[in-house]
Amino acid sequence: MTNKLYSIGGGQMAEAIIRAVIKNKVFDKSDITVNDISDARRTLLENSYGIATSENLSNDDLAAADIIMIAVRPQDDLSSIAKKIKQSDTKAAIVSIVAGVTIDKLEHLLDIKDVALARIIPNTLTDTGFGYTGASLNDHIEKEQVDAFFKGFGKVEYIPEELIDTFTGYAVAGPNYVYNFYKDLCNAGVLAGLNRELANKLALENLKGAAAMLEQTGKHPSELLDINNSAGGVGINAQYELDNSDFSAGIQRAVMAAVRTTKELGK
Ligand SMILES: NC(=O)C1=CN([C@@H]2O[C@H](COP(=O)(O)OP(=O)(O)OC[C@H]3O[C@@H](n4cnc5c(N)ncnc54)[C@H](OP(=O)(O)O)[C@@H]3O)[C@@H](O)[C@H]2O)C=CC1
Ligand SMILES: O=C(O)[C@@H]1CCC=N1
Repeated sequence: MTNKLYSIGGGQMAEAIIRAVIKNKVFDKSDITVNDISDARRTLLENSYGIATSENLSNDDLAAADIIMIAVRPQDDLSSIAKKIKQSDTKAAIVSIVAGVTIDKLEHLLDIKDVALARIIPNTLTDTGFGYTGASLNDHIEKEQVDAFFKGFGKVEYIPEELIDTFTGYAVAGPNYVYNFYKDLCNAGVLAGLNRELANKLALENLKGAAAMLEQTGKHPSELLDINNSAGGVGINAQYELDNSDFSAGIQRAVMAAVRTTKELGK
């Protein structure tokens, strides 16, 4: 890809995306510029990736960009950013990664006729090649304008916009649920007397192996549990305690809270 990427906001998520697209050769570092109000972030990005940065939104950079990524937080000054994009006469496709903020709101803020716009929610597993980005496109953008960019930092699922908040709370926050499960499982091993290193190693192996079993067999987890839980045995006794706990509802409440928060952040 010989296009130019201009990111407004150079925080954690923008950095993860930029690191991946450079590594996967979707953009050359010389074709990426980041605008960020934080001196510390600009210095870090310049030193770590050899990309250009700017403190102020530059007309020239906006006009030269093929893709402008809006990567600030929902509570940051989106309307000033949108105003400067409008004033720049850019022809770029605009990609917003801002959680919760709708295409309708972005179109309204940008106020550019027939603006090519994608609202995405990137995953946080960009360094691994795993993890889906959820993407919704407005009526004025072609998938080809952004598809290679999105695939440069993982997998992409194009979804109707009404699903994107759910996608955010369930799939993009998804690794957080798994990290929590892993942490608690490791602690259980330590509680039972294993040293930390061994407990962590065994839990990680089981996490990867169980994921591979689900993928390779295509079986429902209940079928795999039936195989593992012998009559009156170890597994079924552990199962009884899990079934008797808040385990399932706790996970489901956490996902619902994440979806709810995504919707509230965008208002
Ligand atoms: N982190 C994640 O896991 C995910 C994040 N997202 C979305 O990505 C977006 C960014 O999140 P994240 O990277 O974590 O946040 P960060 O706080 O790490 O990054 C935001 C950056 O933007 C800078 N900034 C704020 N206002 C402006 C402005 N007007 N012009 C230029 N730069 C500005 C901030 O500077 P300063 O700190 O000085 O204000 C900061 O460096 C959010 O909208 C979030 O919803 C989406 C998916 C996953
Ligand atoms: O919590 C956050 O801000 C990000 C957005 C989606 C998931 N994590």
